[in-house]
Amino acid sequence: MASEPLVVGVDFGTLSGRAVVVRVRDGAELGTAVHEYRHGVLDRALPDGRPLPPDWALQVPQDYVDVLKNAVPAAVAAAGADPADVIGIGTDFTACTMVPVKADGTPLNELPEFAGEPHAYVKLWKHHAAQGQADRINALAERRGESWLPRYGGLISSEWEFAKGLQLLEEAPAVYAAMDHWVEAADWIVWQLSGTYSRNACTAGYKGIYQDGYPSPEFLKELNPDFAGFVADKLDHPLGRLGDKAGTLTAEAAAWTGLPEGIAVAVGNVDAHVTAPAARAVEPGQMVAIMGTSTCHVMNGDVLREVPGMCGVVEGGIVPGLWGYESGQSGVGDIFAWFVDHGVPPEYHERARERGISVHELLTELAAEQRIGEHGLIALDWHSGNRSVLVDHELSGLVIGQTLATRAEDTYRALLEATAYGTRVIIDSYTDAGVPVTELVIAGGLVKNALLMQIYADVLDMPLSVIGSEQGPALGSAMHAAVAAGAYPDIRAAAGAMGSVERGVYQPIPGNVEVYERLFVEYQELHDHFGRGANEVMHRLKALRRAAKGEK
Ligand SMILES: Nc1ncnc2c1ncn2[C@@H]1O[C@H](COP(=O)(O)OP(=O)(O)O)[C@@H](O)[C@H]1O
Ligand SMILES: O=C(CO)[C@@H](O)[C@@H](O)COP(=O)(O)O
Repeated sequence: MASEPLVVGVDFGTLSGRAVVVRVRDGAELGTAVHEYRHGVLDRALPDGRPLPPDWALQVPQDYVDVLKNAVPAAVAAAGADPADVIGIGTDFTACTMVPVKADGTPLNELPEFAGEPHAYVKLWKHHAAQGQADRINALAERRGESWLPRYGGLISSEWEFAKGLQLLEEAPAVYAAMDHWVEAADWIVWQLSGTYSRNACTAGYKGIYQDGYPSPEFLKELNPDFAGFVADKLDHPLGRLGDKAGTLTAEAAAWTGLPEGIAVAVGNVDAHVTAPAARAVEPGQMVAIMGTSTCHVMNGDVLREVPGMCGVVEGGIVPGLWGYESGQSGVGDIFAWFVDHGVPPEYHERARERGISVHELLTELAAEQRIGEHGLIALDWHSGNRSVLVDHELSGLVIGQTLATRAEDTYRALLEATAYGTRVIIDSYTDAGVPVTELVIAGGLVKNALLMQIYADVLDMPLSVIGSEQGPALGSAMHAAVAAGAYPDIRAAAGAMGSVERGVYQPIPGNVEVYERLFVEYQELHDHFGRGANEVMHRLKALRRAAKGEK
């Protein structure tokens, strides 16, 4: 292979990290490799067996470094590339995955005195145990009329930096006191690569409530007097713009990755947001849905509007010069996986095994044989709470319409449909707020499920475009590496040369659209009934569960 400049992108997902080697000239993906996190998600117990309460989700930072040590060299080898041709590395992470660290970046769980302390571990994005703190943040912000609240659709999520930080303070004051920085894993990994702590503007804006400044010390003091210094003491740090160079690869990280010391390391970024340029969706109205464990919806706009229940709007949050909007569904593939693991009888598993396909594929095949509405079910997709538009992680899942004739494929199909209705609620909220969605581009692992895609096209009554890459986030990260290395002047230019999309791959089918329109009306009724206060049964059940388990 003739020598050409290459870049490496690394996508840190919920369960694994994926590296891809990309040609700078045209975005060709030459080699890729995945490394599963050894500890996965700690949602039941710490590595030493100490049990965790419900709604907790922790990780072990060393697992991220193992991705650098394993997936990066494996991707370079798979590409048959000469590491000397690599001019930069870029990374993206799940967002608001938070690492408590000492001043030198050492995670607190690596200190012997905190090894058995849950709060010293990484709080993964889907750690949902800070809902109480989020509720207090929201109530106080509303009462004080905080100007930043509408930028987050009127509600701050329990997934975010302030709710998780306040939980840390209130439940483990000693850990909070020992922590020098409360760091996004997106920035921690860049710190490991470059030796420099650079806080990326994307997570600071969306997850760290940074809008022309952070929430004031007075606000924080009212939440909890000991929280007054949270921003100044634990959070605040110079911001790095997306596509900037955070620093250069250290000798240690060069040894881990096999890449040349001194190459550009891009400022950290978020899995969802880097995917927009990878899908060439950098113009206003082009929404990208990154569908996997969860779904993130990101879109640029040329106007600032307050969209109810959005995760946030940040200037330059996706590409410089435009308002970047984000919404999301906390559970999508996760819900399908839960059903496969806990709701599907053994004979289906057996059949799938015999045929050498996954249970997802088997259920999808069976569900595809049905006419719309045939299963007689409607589900609410809140098994992991609701991130948009209700922003409430105390909500839970529901399937209505079950009878003795209901089969696993019926419920599976109802769950697929429920997530499509959830997306429709989000898209409608943008349109109603004056930021219309003109195109939906699908990225992420779920794109492979053609039935799911057709359901989305029909429920949304919208053609679906599909990203040209199977590793959208990793490609997007590689593009940011190319910009950081100076190969392109900005991310738009890199998107034009290196991104790819196939337009109109799934078209709505008029007869289907009509039936789904009727079913969506039913979904919306259930959505508002259980989600907007008419019936608080989901909250009461969670409270009962907590009481039964002897928790606060
Ligand atoms: N054929 C399928 N149909 C629907 N969902 C699937 C299928 N295969 C896997 N999944 C779900 O996809 C999710 C993984 O998506 P992926 O994009 O690979 O991961 P991540 O979001 O962690 O990057 C899992 O939650 C899994 O349950
Ligand atoms: O929260 C965000 C983006 O803001 C995501 O990082 C989070 O939903 C995780 O996404 P995945 O489902 O792991 O791809």
